[in-house]
Amino acid sequence: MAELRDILYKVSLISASGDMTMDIKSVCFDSRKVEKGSLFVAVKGTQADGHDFITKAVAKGAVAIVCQNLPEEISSSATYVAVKDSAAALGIIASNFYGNPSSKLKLVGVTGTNGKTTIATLLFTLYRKLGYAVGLLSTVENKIDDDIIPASHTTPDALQLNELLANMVDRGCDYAFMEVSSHALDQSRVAGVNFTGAIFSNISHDHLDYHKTFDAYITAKKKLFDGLSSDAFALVNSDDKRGAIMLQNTKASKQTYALKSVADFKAKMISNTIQGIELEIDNKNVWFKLIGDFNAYNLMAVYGAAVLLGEDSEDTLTALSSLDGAEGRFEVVETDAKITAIVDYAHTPDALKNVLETIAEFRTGNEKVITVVGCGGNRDTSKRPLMAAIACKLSDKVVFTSDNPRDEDPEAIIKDMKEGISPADYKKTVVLVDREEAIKTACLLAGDNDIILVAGKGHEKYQEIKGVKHPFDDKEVLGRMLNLFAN
Ligand SMILES: CC(=O)N[C@H]1[C@@H](OP(=O)(O)OP(=O)(O)OC[C@H]2O[C@@H](n3ccc(=O)[nH]c3=O)[C@H](O)[C@@H]2O)O[C@H](CO)[C@@H](O)[C@@H]1O[C@H](C)C(=O)N[C@@H](C)C(=O)N[C@H](CCC(=O)O)C(=O)O
Ligand SMILES: Nc1ncnc2c1ncn2[C@@H]1O[C@H](COP(=O)(O)OP(=O)(O)OP(=O)(O)O)[C@@H](O)[C@H]1O
Ligand SMILES: N[C@H](CCC[C@H](N)C(=O)O)C(=O)O
Ligand SMILES: [Mg+2]
Repeated sequence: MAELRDILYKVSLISASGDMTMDIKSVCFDSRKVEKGSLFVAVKGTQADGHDFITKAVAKGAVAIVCQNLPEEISSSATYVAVKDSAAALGIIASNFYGNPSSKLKLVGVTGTNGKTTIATLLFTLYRKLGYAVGLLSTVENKIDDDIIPASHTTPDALQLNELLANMVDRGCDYAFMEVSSHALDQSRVAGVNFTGAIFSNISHDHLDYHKTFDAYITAKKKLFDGLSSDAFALVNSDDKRGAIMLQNTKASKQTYALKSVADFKAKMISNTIQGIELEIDNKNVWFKLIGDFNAYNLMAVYGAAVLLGEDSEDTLTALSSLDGAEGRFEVVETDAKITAIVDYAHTPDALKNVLETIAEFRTGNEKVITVVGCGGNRDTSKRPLMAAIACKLSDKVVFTSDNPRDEDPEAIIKDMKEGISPADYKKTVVLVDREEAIKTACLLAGDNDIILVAGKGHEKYQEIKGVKHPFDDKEVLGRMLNLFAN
């Protein structure tokens, strides 16, 4: 419970009418969740406009309304506040309502097309290992120390986010690490959040269904850096040409990491095997358990952030060297079969290319690489043919299947994918819409020493079909099939 005028602190108001000292019991941006004494923030969305639900919210007991356009029908029982941008106002309001938790933590946000979960999770496990109380907000799960709080989004909405951060503060966390998706930035879910630092991993093709143009996608990511304060750090991958764009207008201390270009935190790849990678960092050779070139970048982002947060460089590298990667990211599934089985969350063209190129580096050339891949429904359709082409180019056999079809027809998604295949590659491909059948087929096609990659769903434990999440786990199915055929 807090006074309305305190909750509105730092929100730039256009107009306000009514009592500003009343107590607010809860803040909502969904009229269906309004209760007596709520403040309702009307936000324009992709499907609906919260302004259409103001009357409903007041009828359900909302005592204050924050909106961009005042409604024609004004009730004497509520205070009406007009703002320029209600999504941004919601972020600041949520932060005020929960006692500005982000300013009581050292909070680092990670953005980029690929690598956010890996970097945020590695930072979390590193800081746990170094002995701190830590919070994590990620695609896979949210965590406060060892307690898991399920995650529905990569970045929660402003209210859930600030509530989670407040719980971290209450539990005595010193640090928190979070993924900041481009959707979250565009929708101002992190408005009002105080970041100690921000990391940019890379940018490549994804989410053009939502952002429409690549420029708009870059601009959304840049918002994270534009909002940093002068005492924060902005750490970017300078091997990605958009790293410099992220730093263009930031007030924060500009920091870079890289493998190829000049950077504040620089590594050189010494060896890269299926057991792990060896990097030369600050004239020392360090071994890591993570696999693939791209993980060298993720590790350098984590190392750079830890040093910028004040950790000792050697202690950091020693602790990092013992860490495993995030669940479902280049995860090798152990089975009785003489087959290398890998589950990976690659669901963008760039990620799929990286994973298959990493596999190509380990293979002798005598074994087959069999890839099982699909694309998500209700998501960027333009990545479908690109992912199919990459899968065919870098594999000996490709089984096309369903990912999360959501509201789309899985056959239509596969048809879109197949547009990307050259006639010569057609003979490499098989289609099995049922994902379990597809994985089974890959296992039947594989002989000793072959490599199977099941891409796209990583840690996910479900398959989303027409609004229903059916239990499904790539690792479990792959392990079960391979053991079945091996025995
Ligand atoms: C496309 C998208 O991002 N949508 C998010 C957005 O919903 P929306 O804009 O569609 O909302 P809407 O249905 O149009 O409603 C507009 C407003 O009217 C209100 N409303 C609506 C109906 C009603 O009866 N009463 C009412 O008040 C709604 O509460 C809302 O405030 O805001 C909602 C609340 O924060 C999110 O839950 C929702 O995420 C949807 C479910 C989603 O699937 N999002 C994905 C794409 C996403 O955000 N992904 C990123 C990760 C991407 C990556 O991998 O990089 C993530 O951060 O998870
Ligand atoms: N630094 C990187 N550069 C390119 N590809 C990467 C990188 N790190 C991971 N990947 C690939 O991208 C996949 C997704 O990685 P991760 O989950 O860490 O990214 P993310 O940014 O959190 O993705 P999402 O936006 O879906 O949450 C991995 O399974 C791997 O295939
Ligand atoms: N955070 C990403 C995850 C995609 C995972 C993939 N399995 C799919 O469903 O497309 C998204 O919501 O677009
Ligand atoms: Mg993620």
